[in-house]
Amino acid sequence: STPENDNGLPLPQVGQCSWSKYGYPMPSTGLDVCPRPVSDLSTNYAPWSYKPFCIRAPMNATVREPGYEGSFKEGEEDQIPRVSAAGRKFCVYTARTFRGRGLSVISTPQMAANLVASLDDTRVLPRLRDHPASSMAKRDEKRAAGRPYAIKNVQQGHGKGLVARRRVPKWGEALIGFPIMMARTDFLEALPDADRKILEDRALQQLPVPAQEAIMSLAHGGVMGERDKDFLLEHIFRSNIFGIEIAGVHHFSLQVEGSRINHDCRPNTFWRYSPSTMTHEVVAFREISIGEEFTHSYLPLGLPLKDRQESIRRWGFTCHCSLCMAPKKVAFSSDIRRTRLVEIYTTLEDEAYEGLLTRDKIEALVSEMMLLINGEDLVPQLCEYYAMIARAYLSIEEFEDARYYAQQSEEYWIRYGTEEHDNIEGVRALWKQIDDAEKARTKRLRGRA
Ligand SMILES: C[S@@+](CC[C@H](N)C(=O)[O-])C[C@H]1O[C@@H](n2cnc3c(N)ncnc32)[C@H](O)[C@@H]1O
Repeated sequence: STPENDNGLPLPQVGQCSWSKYGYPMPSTGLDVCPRPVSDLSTNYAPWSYKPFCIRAPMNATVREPGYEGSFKEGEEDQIPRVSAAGRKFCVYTARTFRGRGLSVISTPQMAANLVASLDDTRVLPRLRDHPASSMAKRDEKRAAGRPYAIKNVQQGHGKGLVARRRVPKWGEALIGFPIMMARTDFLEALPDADRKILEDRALQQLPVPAQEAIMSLAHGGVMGERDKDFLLEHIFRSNIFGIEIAGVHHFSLQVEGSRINHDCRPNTFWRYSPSTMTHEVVAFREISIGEEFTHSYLPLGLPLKDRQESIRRWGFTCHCSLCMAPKKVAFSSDIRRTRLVEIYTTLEDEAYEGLLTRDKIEALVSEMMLLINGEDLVPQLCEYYAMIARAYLSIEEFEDARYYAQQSEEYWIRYGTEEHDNIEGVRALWKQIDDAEKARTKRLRGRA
């Protein structure tokens, strides 16, 4: 079996690098060493286009504890645990030719080292590179003609949006894009205003002019105060970012075309991100017809109206999607279904823990769950719900069913999140739990015999 570190994660193997969560494959440049973290002190900073420019966080700098970077409830900011970021070095890295457009990254040297292998354009599969939906294929006119989306003014108050130029089948790609700017999320808290501005201006100016223009064209939407004008890039980040992880550390990523997709609480597309190629795919949940707007959810799926409204306010706007604008009766019955779904999940979780489940009870809850999921268009949540059902069957030692649902959960994770999805550890842990429990039972039965 694979050796593990203290956190139960596999140790890097030969040919992998230690500063990635899962170990890192070798860069395809043929180097037989791991990419070195480079900073302003390095003389050789290839493959980056410029010598990194770095600023250290002050000694009193604190940032949110990892895991709390994303969401928090209004007025609860004080309760978020913080950790020191004293002296953390943030640098600007730019790869001017990345995917034909350019990429600037504001992050720490180790995180930037994790990106080195994925900078290589030849890593992008031809299926994604040459797809008419791909921003890499944009210079080929024939492909541009087959592009599934157009950026257009959409409904009043929503600004621009992405609209289907042709039918997109279920699971078809609406858009394939790459980041243009990335930043380690905690840099926003660790550095004082003046230092952030220096890094942000530099990250922008080091990009080719068309990339700079593409970014600045995103300064839309939301209310722009005086401060936003001074920190235009941060204003853009706030209304356009997409959260990703680099080696398990939270970053945000700006993607030019993808940023035009408006929010809907019942979206018709979802995002799939591959860290090893830095590819963002926007994939259709269902068939989308010509002229229909592509939408995705900026929030976790499945929240009831009040929670959605509260969360979307943090994005600086009020949601006008059809579910939020629906008559009270419709919104109310949707909320009832969503609340019941969470209740079922919690019942399975609690009763599995307490050993209270029976096969009949699990089956009844699962069939109710499936009706609710389909009724509310929450199919992607099956990644997690299937894993919960697997754990429920595990709790009554029904290993065959547990494996069936673990398998389903894994397939959904891959379908909705690629082979490199965020829950690789969760899936591994579930399989191990099932194997261990079965072995324990066999041993127990042998002991009795
Ligand atoms: C990531 S951008 C989407 C693209 C944007 N419409 C544009 O013109 O570039 C997010 C902004 O779009 C608008 N928006 C997106 N979804 C919306 C919705 N469901 N209801 C109202 N406004 C929305 C808001 O102004 C929000 O700040």
